[in-house]
Amino acid sequence: MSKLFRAVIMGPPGSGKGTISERIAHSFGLKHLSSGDFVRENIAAKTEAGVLAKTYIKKGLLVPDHVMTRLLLPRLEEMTKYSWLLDGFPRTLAQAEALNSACDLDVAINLNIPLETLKERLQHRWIHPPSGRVYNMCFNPPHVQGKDDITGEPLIQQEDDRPEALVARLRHYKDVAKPVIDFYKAKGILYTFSDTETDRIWPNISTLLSTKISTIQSDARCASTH
Ligand SMILES: Nc1ncnc2c1ncn2[C@@H]1O[C@H](COP(=O)(O)OP(=O)(O)OP(=O)(O)O)[C@@H](O)[C@H]1O
Ligand SMILES: Nc1nc2c(ncn2[C@H]2C[C@H](O)[C@@H](COP(=O)(O)OP(=O)(O)O)O2)c(=O)[nH]1
Repeated sequence: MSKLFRAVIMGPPGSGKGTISERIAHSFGLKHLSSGDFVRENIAAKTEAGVLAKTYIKKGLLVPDHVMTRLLLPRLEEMTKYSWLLDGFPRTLAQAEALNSACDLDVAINLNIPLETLKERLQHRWIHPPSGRVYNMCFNPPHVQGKDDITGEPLIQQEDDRPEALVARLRHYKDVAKPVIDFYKAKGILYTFSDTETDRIWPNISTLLSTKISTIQSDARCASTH
């Protein structure tokens, strides 16, 4: 049985986490776990964590660490038999330490994208809230403008994707992300990718994961033959 592969992907709003996570899940057969999707599911199900989370999201704030960790860690326990990529968690050092006590990670992917690029992308980002599917009028437009490709339901633009909201979000992101980046750098598993185009970053991420995943599988084969 080959060893499982676990990774997280981090980056500021609009950096391409969701876009790249879908490509990784498709190319490497990893489960794409999105903290945003888990939050939306809990809000829709009106769970205690969901009701609490909604009050923070409405103010454009991050959900408090203890709520987010309580919401997320049980979902990871359902995934003990799968290789996965976690998108959108951890976002703080407390979350990274909570995750570290629950499982070992093989890779932490960090997207370093210029502010102007983020602003440009988010101005054209449209989402289908029930599914979390993401579109961009310049990069991956829907077949029918304003409509989700799968359900035909209306797409919306997120309030806090507006340029004036973005600067504050990015400043907050930088403050809370740096300790997480340093945490994974100290563990020797941080890989940072800087560019303005996902299509240029993707081959480098794909090469890294191909190398890492085949190394893990060959180590597991060696271990099983000894
Ligand atoms: N790890 C987390 N810690 C705290 N809050 C979170 C976390 N993940 C998601 N959330 C909350 O859920 C909301 C929705 O998450 P989601 O990742 O879909 O949106 P987002 O943060 O706007 O993502 P993006 O980086 O694509 O802009 C976030 O705005 C945040 O309030
Ligand atoms: N123009 C352009 N747009 C891109 C590129 N990569 C992703 N996008 C789009 C998709 C989204 O509408 C938006 C942000 O991407 P995302 O995957 O939602 O980012 P994230 O917020 O999950 O980190 O930008 C890209 O390389 N070029």
